[in-house]
Amino acid sequence: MSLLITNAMILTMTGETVTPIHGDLLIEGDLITAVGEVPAEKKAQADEVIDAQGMAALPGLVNCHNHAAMSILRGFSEDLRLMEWLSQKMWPAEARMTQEDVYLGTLLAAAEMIKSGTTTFADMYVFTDSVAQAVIDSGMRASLTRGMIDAPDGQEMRFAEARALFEKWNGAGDGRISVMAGPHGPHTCPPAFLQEIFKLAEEFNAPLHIHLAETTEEVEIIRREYGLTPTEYLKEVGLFDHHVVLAHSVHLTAGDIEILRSANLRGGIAHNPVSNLKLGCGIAPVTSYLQAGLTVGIGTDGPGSATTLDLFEEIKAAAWLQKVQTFDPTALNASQVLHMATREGAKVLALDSQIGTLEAGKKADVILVDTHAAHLRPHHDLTALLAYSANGADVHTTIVNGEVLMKGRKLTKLDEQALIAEIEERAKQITAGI
Ligand SMILES: CSC[C@H]1O[C@@H](n2cnc3c(O)ncnc32)[C@H](O)[C@@H]1O
Ligand SMILES: [Zn+2]
Repeated sequence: MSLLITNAMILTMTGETVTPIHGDLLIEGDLITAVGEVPAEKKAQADEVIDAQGMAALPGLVNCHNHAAMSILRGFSEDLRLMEWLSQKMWPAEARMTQEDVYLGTLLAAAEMIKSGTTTFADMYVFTDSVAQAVIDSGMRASLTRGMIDAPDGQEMRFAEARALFEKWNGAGDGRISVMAGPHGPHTCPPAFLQEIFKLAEEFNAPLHIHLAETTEEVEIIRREYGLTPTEYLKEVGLFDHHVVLAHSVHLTAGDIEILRSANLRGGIAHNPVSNLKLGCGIAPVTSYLQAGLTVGIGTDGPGSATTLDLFEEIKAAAWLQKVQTFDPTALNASQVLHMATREGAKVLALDSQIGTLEAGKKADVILVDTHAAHLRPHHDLTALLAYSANGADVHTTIVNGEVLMKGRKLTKLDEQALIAEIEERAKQITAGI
């Protein structure tokens, strides 16, 4: 099957800065095969044509940190500190969630992500068979982890599930699913437990995904326990010898940044600006990370702490926060922040050989953003409009691996209304009395 997109304003996201080009894009099977100019005979043979007049074509957005199934808990508990929110609300509610709840919650999150232009997400959760099945059924691309928290009971079961995720799902869905090892965080993973997880990652030659220095409370817990910063602690146990996704990384010292720089860190930071704002965690020093040569992508965190899974909201928040933190409106410009949400995010997830840019040979993960609306006119600077003025509802078409998952804002594989109805019922039962 081939799909021709014509008359688009194409942002390939390949260069240092973003320079839109006007032209066509050809998808054959799951690959992009031509960008800008498409040979006339190929155009004539296309099975399907989308006229993208007035639309911007971008690589699908990459959400570098999520707990997607928590969509079922959205809005259930608000305005609490992270530790309280987790231990008194989220964890008791999660203890009631079934495999089916995780499947439905992940599907609902997938519907929201597809509708707002995200094509790939990195997830950390439990009941990972259900998460993976939802990824298969939604058509999205995902990097999955079984979140690992040290606890007295059930350790064998957790490791068995993490192993099964690798064995059963790595590469599934025509390569749409990749798997990482997922230690939850420095304060929930003591050294011996982390070492066991590293062994698993090494066995499958896989990256790791972990929360890091999200709150000052976490920094204080690790200082009391080990006399180290969370980053120093993770260095001591050997985490930075691996490709790693460091979610949050809000409270890193200059010394911590130097540790990551001198480790020639493979992977990078998953910055979650809206979750950090809402939970009152602080502002991650993204500008310093970029100056140190670190790779930074963008995530939402779970829909329990993120307000929505719309990465366009995160793109704006990321830019605003750096500008206000540094008192410098040139900090984190539109081109940089759009790169973070696409190409750089793909690097953080070790998926940059497949996705993140629009180039012949890359997997066909493409979004079309309709720029006809009043808030996206006139077109003085398309890059700035997309970074600062667009939102998820402007996404017209979402394509993953060459398959159209949304066209004209209609989902092609998921029944959004049926999902919502089912989730409403389950959400009430899960949260009753907590
Ligand atoms: C064991 S699976 C992952 C685990 O993480 C919890 N979680 C959700 N949001 C956050 C956050 O912002 N920081 C740390 N942990 C978080 C989620 O509830 C799952 O239990
Ligand atoms: Zn998280």
